[in-house]
Amino acid sequence: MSHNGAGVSEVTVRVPMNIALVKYWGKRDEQLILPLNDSISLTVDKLTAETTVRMIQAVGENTVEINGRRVELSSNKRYQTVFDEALRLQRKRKEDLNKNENECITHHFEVISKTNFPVAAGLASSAAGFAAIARAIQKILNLNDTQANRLARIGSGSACRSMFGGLVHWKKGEKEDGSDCVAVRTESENWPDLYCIILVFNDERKKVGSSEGMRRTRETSTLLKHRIEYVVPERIEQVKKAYESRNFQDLARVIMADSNQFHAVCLDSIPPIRYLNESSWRLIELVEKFNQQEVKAAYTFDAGPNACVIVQKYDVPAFIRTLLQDIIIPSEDLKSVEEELKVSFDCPSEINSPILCSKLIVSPMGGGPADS
Ligand SMILES: Nc1ncnc2c1ncn2[C@@H]1O[C@H](COP(=O)(O)OP(=O)(O)OP(=O)(O)O)[C@@H](O)[C@H]1O
Ligand SMILES: C[C@@](O)(CCOP(=O)(O)OP(=O)(O)O)CC(=O)O
Repeated sequence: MSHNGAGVSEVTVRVPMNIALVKYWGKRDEQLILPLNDSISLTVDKLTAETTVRMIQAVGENTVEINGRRVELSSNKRYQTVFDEALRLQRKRKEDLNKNENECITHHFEVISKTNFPVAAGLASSAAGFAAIARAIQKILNLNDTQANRLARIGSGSACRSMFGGLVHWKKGEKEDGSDCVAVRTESENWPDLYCIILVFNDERKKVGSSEGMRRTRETSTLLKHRIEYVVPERIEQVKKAYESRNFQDLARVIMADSNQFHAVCLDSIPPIRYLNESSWRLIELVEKFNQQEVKAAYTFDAGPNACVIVQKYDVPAFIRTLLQDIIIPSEDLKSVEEELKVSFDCPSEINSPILCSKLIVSPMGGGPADS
């Protein structure tokens, strides 16, 4: 961390996104971002937000810049909530230390973040982004992990899971003030052989954002109630057990089942929410084929069509080879052929389309944040 004489503290951190193996979907409190169910995740170490936070002791405007673009803070209140909470924690600490500073010191924040993956495409950019802000503020203000967790969570729920490496369990908690709603690193040693292959099929902003989608599901889905009560608690335990005992097959089965159920509750909402597209389904079929003899890969999808396939390190080349058999036609070319068929031949596009993938990333998992 650097300080300068003019009351500026500055920290830069690099924090990875995370992928839930058992998904968070639905809030019991929208303001505090308290979830309806526990979730469990691993970080995707190559997809990161590198963020510099400056806390400046002067009157001024808070600013956030992501990938060179200024964020309009009036249309996204979550940053302000995070900054206000940070200042509240700072005041509290001073009170606890009995520092009765009579003068009212004002501060503001400047955030500059760079991500190496598309923002708002269902690739958990908000998770990496808010976790990075929280982590940097934690270092500036010397906060404990619970306080930093809360900061990340009120920015974006899933962000609190990006604060650690290893297998991370976000507990929904019971209390109304959210004090028992925290993400913790489980006791299991990290499993460094787990890799993920991210396939970006569409990097446009999703039509139904997570907040709106969760609200709709909570208000209308009957399947969600069943999921929260009877399915998730058992799956959390199954994931922990499979991870601890390095049982890939058991782990993979739970991951796929939970991704499927998450998308099923989205479809069970009114109006229904559809995040998967044709390419996502082709990928699911491909993984099923790859797993025919033995379960060696697990797909999982967040709130978008892009896939995350988890495999063990030694299966990465075989899985990529299988993928390449299907990724033949670049998406632009396929689109124009389909269009040509429709327009020139009045023939609806019946192409047995290969997987259309604009980006393929292979990444180790579970490494957690890095401070610089
Ligand atoms: N690096 C970053 N730093 C700070 N905020 C970020 C960063 N990247 C993304 N965000 C915030 O997150 C928002 C995108 O969040 P959103 O929940 O819509 O998408 P997502 O995180 O890709 O998907 P999901 O949360 O459903 O997995 C952006 O509009 C921006 O406000
Ligand atoms: C499908 C998910 O990725 C949903 C993530 O939702 P967010 O954490 O983005 O939602 P907010 O709390 O409203 O910011 C599943 C998951 O990551 O567990």
